[in-house]
Amino acid sequence: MSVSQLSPADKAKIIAEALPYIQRFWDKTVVIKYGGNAMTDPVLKAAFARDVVLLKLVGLNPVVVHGGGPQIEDMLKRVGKKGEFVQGMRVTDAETMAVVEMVLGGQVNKEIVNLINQAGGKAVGLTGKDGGFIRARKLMMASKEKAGDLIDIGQVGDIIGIDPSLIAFLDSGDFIPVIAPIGVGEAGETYNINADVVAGKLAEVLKAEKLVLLTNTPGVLDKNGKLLTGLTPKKIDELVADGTLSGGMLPKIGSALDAARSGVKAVHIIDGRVEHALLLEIMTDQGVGTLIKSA
Ligand SMILES: Nc1ncnc2c1ncn2[C@@H]1O[C@H](COP(=O)(O)OP(=O)(O)O)[C@@H](O)[C@H]1O
Ligand SMILES: CC(=O)N[C@@H](CCC(=O)OP(=O)(O)O)C(=O)O
Repeated sequence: MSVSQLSPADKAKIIAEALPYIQRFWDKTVVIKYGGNAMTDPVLKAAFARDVVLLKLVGLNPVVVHGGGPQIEDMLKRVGKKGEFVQGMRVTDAETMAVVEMVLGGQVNKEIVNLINQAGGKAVGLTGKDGGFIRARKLMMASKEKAGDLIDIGQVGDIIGIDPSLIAFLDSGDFIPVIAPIGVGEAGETYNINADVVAGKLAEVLKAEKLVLLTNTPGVLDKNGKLLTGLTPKKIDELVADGTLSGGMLPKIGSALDAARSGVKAVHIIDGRVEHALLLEIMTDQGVGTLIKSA
């Protein structure tokens, strides 16, 4: 049944159901990670932007962090390069960094800003270079094959600190921050940071009530492709060890767990391909996906 087929009384009931959620989340920060894989369909993108505006209008402080892995991949292909990943992180040489900054900080960021503004919000696009608010240093990745070995994956950033004041300033106005996962080093150098890592750290620093990671799967799946609705640290360790979690899910789950352990009350990985997934998760008891528990 579509919404237009509902009786006026049923429509009113659905809207009234949101009241306890609006009361609970009023003036609370919700960090939303919008994954590059979830932002493919124009109808879904417009619905996402409307959801973000609605959350802002009913009194929450939504903060959007976006990815753009597939969009970077498309651009790399056009310049004759192929992306390479180590444990879910893109190997980033200087040429790749230039493409990443252009695609994330320019194309993808401004598209989301524009969509939110079209839906009636006031979005402001930022990278970590703005106000120097995401400080990073070069990440050296621990090898899985040889304990103690470190792998150099180029200009990939490890977050040193996030200054929450710029975001708080935007929140306190009517603005909705839209953040591209790019950090800045001490000497002004540019770092590519996985968007899940930025979202997790930001949720922690902003003392967010919720972190919602929108991706292109129903949530975390087990070996048979069945949805795991709740995950403890012990279960996550098992899933990593037996290879059930791989690729982009590795930094995602690591960041989700770090955020949950650092006091973010609810961390969810949900299916961004479901229309209005964000509203369903935050404003109803129909929350779908995987909840990450801290213990
Ligand atoms: N156990 C798992 N459950 C769900 N997805 C998984 C799992 N292991 C690996 N993945 C992969 O992780 C991907 C999501 O991460 P990623 O590609 O980085 O997307 P996003 O753009 O949302 O960050 C899924 O599309 C899937 O291919
Ligand atoms: C270091 C690293 O891997 N950076 C990511 C940043 C974008 C991202 O995280 O995009 P998704 O959320 O769509 O995967 C990259 O270059 O692809």
